[in-house]
Formats: sequence, C-alpha cells, structure tokens
Amino acid sequence: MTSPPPGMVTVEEALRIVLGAAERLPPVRVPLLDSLGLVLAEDIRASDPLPPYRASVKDGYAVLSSDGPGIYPVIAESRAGNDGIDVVVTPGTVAYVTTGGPIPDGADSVVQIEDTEQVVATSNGLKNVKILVQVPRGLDIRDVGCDIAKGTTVLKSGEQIGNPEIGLLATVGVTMVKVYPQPMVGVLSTGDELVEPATQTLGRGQIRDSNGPMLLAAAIQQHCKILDLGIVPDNEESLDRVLDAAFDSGIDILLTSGGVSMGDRDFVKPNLAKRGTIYFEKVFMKPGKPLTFAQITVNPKEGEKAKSILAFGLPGNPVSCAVCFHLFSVPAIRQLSGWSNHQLQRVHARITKPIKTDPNRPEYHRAVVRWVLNDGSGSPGFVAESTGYQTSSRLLSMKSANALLELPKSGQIHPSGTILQALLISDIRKFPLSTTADGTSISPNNEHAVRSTETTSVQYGTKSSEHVKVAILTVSDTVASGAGPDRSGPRAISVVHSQSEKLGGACVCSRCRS
Ligand SMILES: Nc1nc2c(c(=O)[nH]1)N[C@H]1C(S)=C(S)[C@@H](COP(=O)(O)OP(=O)(O)OC[C@H]3O[C@@H](n4cnc5c(N)ncnc54)[C@H](O)[C@@H]3O)O[C@H]1N2
Ligand code: MOO
Repeated sequence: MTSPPPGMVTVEEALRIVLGAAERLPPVRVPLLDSLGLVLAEDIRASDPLPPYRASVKDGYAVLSSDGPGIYPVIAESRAGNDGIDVVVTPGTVAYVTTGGPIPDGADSVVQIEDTEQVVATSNGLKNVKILVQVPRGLDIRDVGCDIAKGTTVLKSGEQIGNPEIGLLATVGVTMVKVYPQPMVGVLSTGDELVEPATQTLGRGQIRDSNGPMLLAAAIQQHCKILDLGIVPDNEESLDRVLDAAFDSGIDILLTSGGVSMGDRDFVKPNLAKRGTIYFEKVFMKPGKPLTFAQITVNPKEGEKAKSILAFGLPGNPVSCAVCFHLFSVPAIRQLSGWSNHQLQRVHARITKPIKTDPNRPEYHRAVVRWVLNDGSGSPGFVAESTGYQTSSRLLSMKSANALLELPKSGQIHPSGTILQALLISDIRKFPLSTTADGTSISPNNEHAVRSTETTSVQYGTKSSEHVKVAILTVSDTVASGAGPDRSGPRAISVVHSQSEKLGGACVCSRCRS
C-alpha cells in the first residue's frame, strides 16, 4: 500500500482510529416493535415449548393408527383452546381436529380430510366418518416442543432484530427487549452561502443546503435518532453557540459539513480542537480528503457519567460528504449500536465500461452494482456501472449508487471487464436480476458492447486458466479512410499489455479498424 503524504492518514488507519474511539452504548429496554433494526443485548430463551401441546398439522380426524380404514363415530371436535380437553380417543373412535388444534389424548395420528368421506348420521346420534387410508403412527402431529424445545436459546445477544426476530420474541413472550440503543446523531451544515431548501429565489452566491437533509436521511436509514441543528454561517460565535447547544442535548455523534479545508473562514476544526481531541484532519482518499475526526468529552451533569461524542467534520462538497459518511460514520454508528461486524460488505464486480483512476489518491468511484446471469464471462456475477462524471460537487454521481468501487491510485485506465472490489453502501436488492447490466449481453460480439467501449472490447477467457485474448477494434471514418492516424488503437494495446497480469495474462490477439 502506498504511504500517504505527510499530515494525511490512509483510509484503513482512519477507520481504525474511528472504531477505536467508538464504544457500544449502554443497553436499554424498549417495547417489542421499537426493537426492529436494533441489536439485541441479551440471550433470549424459550420459557415454554412450542407447540405447548400436541397440535394437528392438518384439518382432519385424530385417530388411532392401528384402527385402519373403516367407519368411525366422531366423539369430539378439537379446534383450539380447551376443545377436546377431557376427551380420550379410544380404539374405534375418532375426533375432528383443525390445523393447529390440540390432539385429544389417545390419538396418535391425523387423517387429512381429503382421505375421508362424510357418512350420513346414524342412530347413535353421533356424526360418523369413513377413514379411507391406513396412516402411519405420528402422521401430521406436531409434538410438544418440536418447533422450539423449552429452554432453547432462540436469539443471542449481538443478533440484529428483523421481522422474524420480532416474531420469535413475541412467541417466547418478550415484550420489553434489551437492546443497544439507536445513537442520536446531530447534523449541522456550515457555510455563509447556504440557505434553507425552501428558499425559492436564490440570491447571488447562495445555494440550498443539500448536505443537511441528505445526512439526516442517511442517519435515519442507519436507524439513528436525529437532531437537526440547521445551518450556521461561517462565523466563530454562531458555530460556538450551536455546538454548545448540540453537545448539551445528548447527541452521541456530531456530523458537520463544510468548513474543514483551507479557507480563512473554515472554523469547524479549531472549534473541535478547542473542545476535544482531533485524531486526524486529512485522509488519503478521493473524494473526502479534508475529513476531520475528533472526540469530545462533555462534562457530566449532576448524577450522570461523562459522555463521549464522536465528531465528524465532513467536507462540504456533497459527494465527499456522502462518501465519508458511508466509509467512516456508518461503521461508527454500527459499533455504537452494538453490531459485531461494522464493516461495509465487499463484492467483486466487473466494470461495464473503462474507468480511469486518479494518479494521486485512492478513489471511491460511485457505481451501481447488480447481479446478472452473464457478467461477460459466460457465468453469473456482479457487474458495476459507473454513475458517470465523478467530481465531488456533482451529487448526481451519488444518485442510485449502491457501491463505491475501490480504485487504488495509478492514473491508469481499467478496461471494461476488469474485476474490481466494490463496497456496498445500500441495499442491492432494489436492482433486479437481469441478463446483464443493461438487460442485454455484454459479450464482445454484441453491438452494444462495441459501442459502449468505443474502440475496445474485451473477451474474457472461458476458463480462469486460459489466457485472456483481447481484440481491439478502432471505429473511425478518419482512420478507415486513411485521412488520419489511429491513436486510440495503439493506446488500447499498451493499456492491455501494461495491465496484462491483472487481466489474467491478457494479450491482444487481433486489431482491426472500420
Ligand atoms: N486550498 C485548498 N482548497 C481546498 C482543498 C485543499 O486541499 N486546499 N481541498 C478541497 C477539497 S478536496 C474539498 S472536498 C473541499 C472541502 O471544503 P470544505 O469542507 O471546507 O467545504 P466548503 O468550502 O465549505 O464547501 C465546499 C463546497 O461544498 C459546498 N457545500 C458546502 N456545504 C454544503 C451544503 N450543506 N449543501 C450543499 N453544498 C454545500 C460549498 O458551497 C462548496 O462549493 O475543499 C477544497 N478546497
Ligand atoms: O476530497 Mo475533495 O472531497 O476531492 O472533493
């Protein structure tokens, strides 16, 4: 890994520092439904077996299997609760049961309705039924505790609570759940140029605050409680006043945006430095270089413990702000919330178009990752499509992005089809399965693939052991007519050869022009 320039930390080091400062919040008890999305802070055991009684799996008749086919009187109907409680199914009798209903004593099997026939009432006054089949002992009966035995640990401390877990908690009778609480996140936008989103007409030099609402929404998506601290202008006194109130209000995390680079009115860092410890103030990454991280200890109120607050001075550029939130604030939120694995998930994905890397900083390139049946290699896999122009002021490059492609600094071009690591930043399930990223095939024979990559299309080997053969096609009227030189073809060849090892031994096997 390349060392960062002086004064900067690597992304890995920055994350290590953040997680070192982030401690789990003390557990609390919350009502059942409020625990959704939170992390359990205790083991949960079943105090009763499930089912607590022998229950029928089918609508049908509880029988003695040894009786076999024949006509039998129906001595009881057991649907739920105390139905059939004092009834004993003796040889030569049956009881009607519904799905989930208690099996009366004596019966050892259930014959489903489909394997019976109603018999016209007889002189004994009881309904009679004709059993048509021989059933084995135990058929269609759930024994006591067959789903959950008494004393089983159904959930473990540290597990995340989703809807099935809510159901399990309800099943075992837990209505107040011990969980790690949601952190309270305060969000503050800084900058003289900022006005409220509701502002209809912008004055000269004004822009609407997008970072504030975006970060509040992002914190909500991470199951946090939020405190909207609004906008402060670039002036020391206003910032001081708002931060005094913020630190007094019980927040666990402070997210500011703007005012952390080199401007003469960038007051966030000095303010945080005055209140606590700044751990780093520049990260070797793009976007997000001026990210600042500090820990502030707030003096305790009477009878309370001193409180530690994690403060992220996020860069003002909206994309830098969002990327830093995902890479650093999300793992911190997860750690405070009791997650045992705070890391963002990583997948390998093939890029659908060439991507140029930054020559100076490792880059986090926004992309849409989806699972396709043919990722270009003939097999299923993830493909990644760039969200386009990546400048850090262009929030449209975050739109729909569910992944950040990790691009080490090199200044080189990754050709279409290169496999890259992608950090997932949102749920990829909303991108449905398709044949390929664009619903077509991205094989080199496909017209779209040739157009999308302009002059280069990559053919992936069918077996990983095979060398990858690359055909390069320059499409240009000028070149084809001989009116000008082919510049892109030779450049593409040199890229393929310089990246040959990374591309599984790729070599150019043919080159043509049209
Ligand atoms: N001399 C240098 N200048 C800059 C450097 C540097 O190293 N040396 N770093 C650049 C980088 S990289 C970034 S990123 C930005 C970050 O600057 P700040 O965090 O101080 O942010 P501001 O200057 O306040 O704003 C930057 C940009 O973002 C817009 N912005 C700010 N807040 C919001 C908001 N809430 N909603 C929407 N847009 C916002 C602001 O108008 C600016 O355009 O610094 C570079 N400069
Ligand atoms: O690092 Mo800044 O975030 O490039 O734009």
